[in-house]
Amino acid sequence: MQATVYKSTGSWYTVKTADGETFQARMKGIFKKNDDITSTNPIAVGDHVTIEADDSDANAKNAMITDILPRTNYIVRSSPHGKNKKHIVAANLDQAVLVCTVKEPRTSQGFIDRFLVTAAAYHIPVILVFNKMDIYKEKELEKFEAIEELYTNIGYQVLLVSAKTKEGIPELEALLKDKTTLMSGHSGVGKSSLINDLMPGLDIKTKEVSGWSGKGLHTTTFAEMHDLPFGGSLIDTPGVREFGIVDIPKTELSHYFLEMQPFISQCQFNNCLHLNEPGCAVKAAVEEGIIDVDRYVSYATILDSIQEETY
Ligand SMILES: Nc1nc2c(ncn2[C@@H]2O[C@H](COP(=O)(O)OP(=O)(O)OP(=O)(O)O)[C@@H](O)[C@H]2O)c(=O)[nH]1
Ligand SMILES: [Zn+2]
Repeated sequence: MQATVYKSTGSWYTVKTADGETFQARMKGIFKKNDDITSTNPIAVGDHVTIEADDSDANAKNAMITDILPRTNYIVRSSPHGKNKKHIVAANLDQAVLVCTVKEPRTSQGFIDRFLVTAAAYHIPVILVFNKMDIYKEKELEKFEAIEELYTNIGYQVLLVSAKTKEGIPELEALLKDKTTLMSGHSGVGKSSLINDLMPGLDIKTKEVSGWSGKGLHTTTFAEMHDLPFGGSLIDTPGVREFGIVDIPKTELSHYFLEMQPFISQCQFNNCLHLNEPGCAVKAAVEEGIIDVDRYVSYATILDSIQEETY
């Protein structure tokens, strides 16, 4: 029988079949599939698996996971259990939503760009959702025009919403319909509030942003998939603050800044890092204002954080 992993809490997995039947499942022995990466978790939320029902306990709906089907993609972050280990956050995604806020708490452009790079490296389209639009005064709204223009021109979808007033929620629903979407964002940006709007009745706990740090408190601990009432599913990730940039050599980074792509082949050196090399077409595009300078700063910052010795 085939099923999809909805939740993983260590050695137990909540899986659901296409008929909507839910089982608590465990892995049958240790099997190593998908071993192109060293991960601390062999099965992740979103994985498609084959299961065998385990009838030994008549009071429980238990099953054994016997195989994992190949993944179309997955997203990882570095594992807290070791520098070279990775934790698979979710698999088989159609798209990712990054929930951002300009204040309370502030999502930096560096954080957004880092997320976009990681998603691009895993071939996952991203929708940038700016939440808490109700807290801005008329004058502050101008900056959203610039943000919208910047990312829309690159090719990303940008949506301005408010979980509180429900502004933009129907548009968000339309983008999520019939897709498997990973929802991510800093703690406190309102992911739980948005999920409650999208899935009335689920009632995910939200916590007040603590006054002292302005950061939200972590209320979610495990990644979990939810079926959307209008079709599709949403994967909620536990306070994932940052996806590490993994397995991206320095010379490849610019490929994941989508607006740099057309210029890369025009650089004088084919291994150009677009820093101080002569004849760099990317830098020329920045100087001409074709590539946004803040995006270029994000590029240089991320480039600097990639460990040279790894490659
Ligand atoms: N004004 C306003 N406040 C909001 C909005 N959305 C969420 N909040 C508030 O922001 C705080 C954090 O919201 P949560 O939904 O718990 O945030 P979260 O992203 O799920 O946080 P974690 O569970 O820590 O990852 C709560 O006090 C919410 O009431 C919004 O659209 N407008
Ligand atoms: Zn260059």
